[in-house]
Amino acid sequence: MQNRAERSYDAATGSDRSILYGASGFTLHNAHLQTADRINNTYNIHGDSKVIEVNEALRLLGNPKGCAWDPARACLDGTRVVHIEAITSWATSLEAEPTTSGARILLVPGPAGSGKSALAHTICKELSRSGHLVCSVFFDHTGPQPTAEDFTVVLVQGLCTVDDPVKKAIVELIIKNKTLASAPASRQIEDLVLPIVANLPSTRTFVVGIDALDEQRNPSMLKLLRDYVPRLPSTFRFVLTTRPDPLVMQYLENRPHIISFLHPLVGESSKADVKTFIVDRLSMTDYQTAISAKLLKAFIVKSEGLFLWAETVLNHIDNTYGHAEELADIIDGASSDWTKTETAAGKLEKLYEHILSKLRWNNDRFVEKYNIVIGALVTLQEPLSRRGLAELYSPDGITEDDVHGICMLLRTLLKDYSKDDPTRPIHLLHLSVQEYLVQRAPQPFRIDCEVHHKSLSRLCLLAIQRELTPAKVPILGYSDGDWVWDVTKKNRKIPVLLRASLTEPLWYSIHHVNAHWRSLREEAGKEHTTLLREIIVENPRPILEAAASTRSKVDMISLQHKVWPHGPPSLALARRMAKIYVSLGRCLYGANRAAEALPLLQGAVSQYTPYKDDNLDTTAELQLAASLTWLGLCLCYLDCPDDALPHVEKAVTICRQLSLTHANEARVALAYSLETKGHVLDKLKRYDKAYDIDVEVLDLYRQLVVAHPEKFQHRLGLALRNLAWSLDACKKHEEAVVVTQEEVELRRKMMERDTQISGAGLVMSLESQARYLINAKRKPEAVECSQEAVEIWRRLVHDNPEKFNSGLADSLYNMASDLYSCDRVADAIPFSCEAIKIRHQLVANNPSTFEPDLANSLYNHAMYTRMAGRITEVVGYGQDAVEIRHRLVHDDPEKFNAGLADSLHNMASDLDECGRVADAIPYSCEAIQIRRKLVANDPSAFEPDLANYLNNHAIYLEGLGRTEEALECRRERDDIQSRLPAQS
Ligand SMILES: Nc1ncnc2c1ncn2[C@@H]1O[C@H](COP(=O)(O)OP(=O)(O)OP(=O)(O)O)[C@@H](O)[C@H]1O
Repeated sequence: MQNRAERSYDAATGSDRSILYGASGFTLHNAHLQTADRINNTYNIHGDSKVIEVNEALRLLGNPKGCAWDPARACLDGTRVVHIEAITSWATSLEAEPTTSGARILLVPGPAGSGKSALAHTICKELSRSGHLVCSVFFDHTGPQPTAEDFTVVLVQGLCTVDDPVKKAIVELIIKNKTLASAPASRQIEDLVLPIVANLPSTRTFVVGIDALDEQRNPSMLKLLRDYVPRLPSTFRFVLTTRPDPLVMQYLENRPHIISFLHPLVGESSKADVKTFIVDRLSMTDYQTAISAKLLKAFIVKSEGLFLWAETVLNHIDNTYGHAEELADIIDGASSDWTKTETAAGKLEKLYEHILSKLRWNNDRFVEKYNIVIGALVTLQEPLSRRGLAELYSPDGITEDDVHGICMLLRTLLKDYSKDDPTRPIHLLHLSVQEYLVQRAPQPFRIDCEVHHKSLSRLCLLAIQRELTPAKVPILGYSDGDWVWDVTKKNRKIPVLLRASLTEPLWYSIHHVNAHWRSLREEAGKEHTTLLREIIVENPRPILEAAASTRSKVDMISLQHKVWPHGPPSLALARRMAKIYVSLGRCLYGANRAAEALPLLQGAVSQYTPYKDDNLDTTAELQLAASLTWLGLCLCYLDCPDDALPHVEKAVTICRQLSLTHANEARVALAYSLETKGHVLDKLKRYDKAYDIDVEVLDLYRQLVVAHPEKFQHRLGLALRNLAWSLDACKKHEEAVVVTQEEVELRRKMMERDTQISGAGLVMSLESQARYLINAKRKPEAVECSQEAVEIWRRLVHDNPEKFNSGLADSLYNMASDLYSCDRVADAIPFSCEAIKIRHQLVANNPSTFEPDLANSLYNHAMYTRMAGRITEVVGYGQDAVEIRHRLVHDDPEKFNAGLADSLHNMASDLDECGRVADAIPYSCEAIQIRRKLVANDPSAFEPDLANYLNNHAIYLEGLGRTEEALECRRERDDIQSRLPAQS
């Protein structure tokens, strides 16, 4: 029996040993082998002639191509893990959904190049191994493309492998009617598949994999999937990957037997998979080390999670000259090799063109809406939802349906477009799509961005005009009022406007109107400039307030220039604008946003330029002086005292002039402009001059306070503080103490009179006093002042920790330092500890602001514990300070290098002290290295310390027996010392 069976096998399968001879495209290699065993039994039952008939019948079915999964095209291990798991468990689960009775399709739509085929090959591979796959078909096959009939043939062939009764039933049907073997697909389902489904076991699922359905242009395949699949039993599972082509989606979406797969294949969630892929590919190259971590990160970000782009870039740089440089150029959009090469950007663009070419370019309505909607999508500065886009375009008659219609047709070139959620932002698939459409696509696909910038700049202005009103945005008007010219009034607070509190088009318009205007090459038309004039010139307050509140940047001045052809504004309008600019400038300055305040204050001053030779009235002159003063102050804050000085001097001149004729009105303005001049001179280190000014200011405020104590006492306090500061800077420390004492007393009285005053003013004057007392060598008194300051801060923190915690930490830090300078190091430690604790909390919320303070605290604390003899604790604090300062130096070496060098130097010394001299060496080396750099820029400031560092380093080296090196260090030290003046 055995021999006979074997002989029969040879005869039946022919020389290629395939059971399903003539069906070589069939996908189930494992199933072939399994079926071969079973065929032995069949032959025993039917005899040789029957076997030949069976094979003849099966041969009639043919040999479709493009139906085999390919392990070389499968996903890289470790990618698409979630997708594979979700799909295979759905496909193999026997659980039937209660809502449908027949077979179901899992529809996995994904945009172009997102890795659908890779996923399809992987799924088929996995399910073939587990014995669930019946057949597969890949419509993107490079040879002759499979047809619907090819699909039904492989389905029938696959069913033949399930078991012998099924095969027998199928064969009998073919033998009975041979035309069925080449019948249309629907008939094959009807007459070959459906009749045998009752014979199929119900203990497993039968999975069919279909990929690239969108490449199948004949609707007969779509009809099969739509109309015949539900008639198959529920054990059938179809996994279908496709681009969301309009035709495919029209047939399949929203059918009860079709389930949409929810995991996206591009975008944020795919970046990790693309990263794995990139890293794997680079690991096989000999240039991998040339790709820095930063470049790799930029590459991954730029991929936007799109496999095809990443793969095309990798292929391109593999074959280029200067791999890393070319990659950097591609990322920066600066590689002409990339854009001009057929196999690089050209490959992607061919695909985009192929997709676009399938759309309805003869239909004028489509072309018109394509231009508007896709034109908008490629020109927008940030994505909008279809609802937002329709609202923005409502003046041009565009509806949500228009946007939706076009997006549905172009879904393949969008990133995860949501059919159901009109509020989800619409993203183009990838930047390469935008670049193609704007720069290289042929007509009629090409988009002219200039046209769309023009539309969008107009539409943004219309949205602002329509929606930026006090009725719709109630916070508007917060900067309004005459407070702006009154220096004794506090700057108004800027209320925060969150994105959710504005409509999408309004938010967008406030943020991006500028960019659209900037992108216009030609001059805008009359409609545009009229709108711009109304919003930017005639009433700029709402847009400026909204910009400040949403933290967006509106470049008013350059926008104004766009309407200058109408000539400069009248004096009345100029004054109105200047007032608005100064009010917003002050608000921004008060919110520590001086960089944003600056252009407004410059704009305010320049409003008066056309009228500089006219005789302005007193009020206008005073307002100009105030504008100049604020501008000077702002420049001074931004570390540009040289630029500030001329403005402030101009203000002082105007005020002095006016005070001759209008003493009362001009005195306050004069005091304020002089006060600002004092700040500027201090910043310029011209302390003597600043002192003279501060004396004059104090005198003016003393006069002013007589008539209006309530109004001017705070400014009088500030005048005292400024004067004390200048005195201290002029090394007149005792005098500084006296002046600051007057301020302290004034502040105490103010608090007695008005219990609403918080004590924040007093605490600052106490802290200044403590500093001047230290400088005057009156250290114990300084400690008393600091002590009082700490107590006041504690009270303030009790009421409002968020606001005052950082002040308390500073005060504790100073207190510790004062105690240390009084040789009370043990008393200093608890204060220092408390400061560190608070600063750690502050750093957790806002590292960039508070890390430098924390590093200072840790650095000092290490010093205190060292002085207290607690040497084992020291290293930990020192180490923390070094770590933070390393981070700070990374971002701003100029500012933090000296501090890092000190920290490293102390760390080395502490390690040496702990008997860890070998550990000290690298710290000491790094400290010396940084010092050398600092010395190169400023030898006189840094050479003494370098000599000191070298001295210590020599001691460490000697401790390790490295005498030669120690000698070398000492030689360099001596060399430096011989150059230094005697006292150093
Ligand atoms: N998970 C993955 N692991 C490794 N390579 C992948 C993966 N996914 C995609 N690729 C590679 O990225 C490229 C694009 O993938 P694929 O052809 O599968 O995309 P697609 O969505 O089917 O494209 P199209 O829309 O053109 O049909 C292919 O060369 C593929 O090998």
